[in-house]
Amino acid sequence: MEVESLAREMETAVRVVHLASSLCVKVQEKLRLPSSINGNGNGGHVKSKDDDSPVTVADWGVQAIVSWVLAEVFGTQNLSIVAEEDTDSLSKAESLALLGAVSNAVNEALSEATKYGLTKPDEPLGSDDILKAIGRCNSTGGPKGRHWVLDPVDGTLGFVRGDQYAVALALIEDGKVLLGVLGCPNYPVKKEGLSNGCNQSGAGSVSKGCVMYAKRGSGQAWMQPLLPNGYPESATLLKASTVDDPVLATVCEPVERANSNHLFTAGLANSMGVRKQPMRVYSMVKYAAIACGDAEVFMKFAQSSYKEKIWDHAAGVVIVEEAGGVVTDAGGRKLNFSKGVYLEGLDRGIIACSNTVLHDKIIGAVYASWESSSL
Ligand SMILES: Nc1ncnc2c1ncn2[C@@H]1O[C@H](COP(=O)(O)OS(=O)(=O)O)[C@@H](OP(=O)(O)O)[C@H]1O
Ligand SMILES: [Mg+2]
Ligand SMILES: [Mg+2]
Ligand SMILES: [Mg+2]
Repeated sequence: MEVESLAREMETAVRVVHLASSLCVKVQEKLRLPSSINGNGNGGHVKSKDDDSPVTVADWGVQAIVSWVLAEVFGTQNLSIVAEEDTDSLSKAESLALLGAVSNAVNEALSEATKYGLTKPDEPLGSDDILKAIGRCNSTGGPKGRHWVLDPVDGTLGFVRGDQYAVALALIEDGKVLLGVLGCPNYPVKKEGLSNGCNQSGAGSVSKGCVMYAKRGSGQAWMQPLLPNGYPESATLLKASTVDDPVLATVCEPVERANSNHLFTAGLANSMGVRKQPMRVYSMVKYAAIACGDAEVFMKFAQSSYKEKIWDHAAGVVIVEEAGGVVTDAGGRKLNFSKGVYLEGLDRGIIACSNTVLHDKIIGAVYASWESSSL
């Protein structure tokens, strides 16, 4: 597959992530209103899934929008979308209000589609259209063919807490991630950085929100500002940090102890001479921080019974790699996106680094620390 032939896929993916991010911004604002404190006021709605993780109007709304736009642009015939959410709880009789809130959020966002260079529906989508769009994303991926991979809201916990989260869309073909797009609506972006790369030093005002994207093999990763009202004119090249001394490195990791072993990563960082406190941040924003030079390392060591899903990593991996970084499991092997929904065969954990020198040091430190750890 030639990289050039992905122009339409990339353009559609970037534009729909902008549109989807605008939906998230609005829903998160509603959630933060005092009357939404129980999660149900003003159309915010937070539900618990079977594993007790949260899901919101934004998760379903983004999945519906991305699915609807991809179907409009590429047709439904060979469209394969692997995504996190399903319609099980949304289609229950008692979920009418919830479905109505999703419907409102989706139609409000889609009414602005032309501002993002996308086609809007002739008339507002009905509940059935929305359930169909969400339900269509039930592919399980695999080793052959093209599959879109979507995490509509990654870091939903961060999202409901008014903190960081990401909209993550990737395209894999024959098990390889061809392109990735990350919408990071709350990510702080240095303004001077937007013209010269966001790792530029010096004090300056900070604006909020960006979309990052990269195409496999291009050697380039890009960032656009997230504008409140439409598609931006400009994009800036991203460059991962060249810092290879652990003493100077910023290490990021998941916020929740349940999602990554903080004790192990603290011991590992200590053994390498890392001095800075870990940057704990929700979602794939951790990959974004590496890609734009705000951090050097992202480590995640989940419990051994937990299987990582492809939508939690695909977009972030290609963006970090094209920005100059490297992502592997703790054994130093590339992540395998060809086995379906899960990253099968993952060796212990995930290590994303801004450069190979630092990455080699961390892999070495994992080997040294593992035996003495309690994992
Ligand atoms: N037990 C366990 N261990 C490891 N990972 C898990 C686990 N449970 C869930 N998940 C997945 O973690 C995704 C959120 O990752 P984060 O890095 O944002 O974690 S944290 O909230 O900052 O702790 C989260 O993504 P979202 O559901 O999209 O938010 C999950 O896919
Ligand atoms: Mg996720
Ligand atoms: Mg999610
Ligand atoms: Mg989730």
